[in-house]
Amino acid sequence: MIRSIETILVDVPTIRPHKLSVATMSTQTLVLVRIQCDDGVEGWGEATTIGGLNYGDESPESVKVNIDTHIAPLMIGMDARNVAAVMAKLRKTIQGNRFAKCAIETALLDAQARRLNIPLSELLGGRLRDELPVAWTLASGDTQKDIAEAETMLELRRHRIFKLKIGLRPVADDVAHVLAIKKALGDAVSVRVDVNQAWSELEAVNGIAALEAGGIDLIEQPIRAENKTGLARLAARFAVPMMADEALHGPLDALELATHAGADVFAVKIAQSGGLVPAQQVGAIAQLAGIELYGGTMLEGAVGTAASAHLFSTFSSLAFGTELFGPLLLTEELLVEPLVYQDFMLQVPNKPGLGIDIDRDKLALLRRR
Ligand SMILES: O=C(O)C[C@H]1C=CC(=O)O1
Ligand SMILES: [Mn+2]
Repeated sequence: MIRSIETILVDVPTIRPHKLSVATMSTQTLVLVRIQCDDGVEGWGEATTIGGLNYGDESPESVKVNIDTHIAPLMIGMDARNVAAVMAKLRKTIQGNRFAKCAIETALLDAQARRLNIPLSELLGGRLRDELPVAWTLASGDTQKDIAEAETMLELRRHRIFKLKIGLRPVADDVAHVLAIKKALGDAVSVRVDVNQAWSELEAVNGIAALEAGGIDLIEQPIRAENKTGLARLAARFAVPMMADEALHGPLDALELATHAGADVFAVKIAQSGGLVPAQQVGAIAQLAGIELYGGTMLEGAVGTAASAHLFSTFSSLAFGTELFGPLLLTEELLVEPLVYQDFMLQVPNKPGLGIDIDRDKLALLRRR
């Protein structure tokens, strides 16, 4: 039986300012959900977002209030072992709130997998890989700093895929910034861009032509999410792949994009999708439609990152790797044993449930009061 649901906000400074076209982050607010069951098992989930309401339509505070006030009371007393029944009830009675639903579903699945003594990946059909390639995002806002940072990551053998955040400056300046980094890093590394919807379709045509000519490997959400036909036009026009991110809020968007050849690659995010199960459906739709997959992040901490890793380990193909580096952007470690990043890969935890243990003392110290 589900006994209690607690939503915890944790403000953690980032290792450097992280500049996106929609926000500059110097702190990340982790939104953690803890579900306790009367058989003594507990599960953890995460509903972290980026930049308050700058990125998505749920803020850390709104997630907490909505879970505490409207979602938790529906769940108390339900059978914790029947995750599908709990989620069916929430999906029927609660509109929207994809991040909150993701955190709840993750916590229930974590608890159930612990109960069954299996890694969460095995509850999702089973893993096909034990480690995932991890991109790093260069977003200091300064070309030379970004190059130095990338070189450090290559030396550490931590990342060899780099995603550049652009869209804040004029298109020509952004293109010059990206191509300078690509030139400095050479052909052995993959350089990609994420415009976070900042360009008009015309700006995108010009910008992407130059980026494609300069050897950039992937263009993420260049134009407004609502302009799905525009993204389809760009995908048809250019050889460099177009990836849908903000345009992809779960299985129905995936179906629409797949039906209209709206993207070459999907950035699958568990919170944007509304949970691990709908995110798995997004993956299945992509696979059936011949669309490639990339494992995305909302810059979650270890809980959301581990949950995402379990899901992405089950995808039959993951052609563009992942960007599950969220915990590495934070100045504080919240796990007893950190996630393992080595040889350009994140190791998918293989202990029961999410396979991680929260450092309770650290959490007590850092949580918002
Ligand atoms: O993909 C996004 O738009 C959000 C996020 C992922 C990596 C990063 O630096 O920001
Ligand atoms: Mn993105």
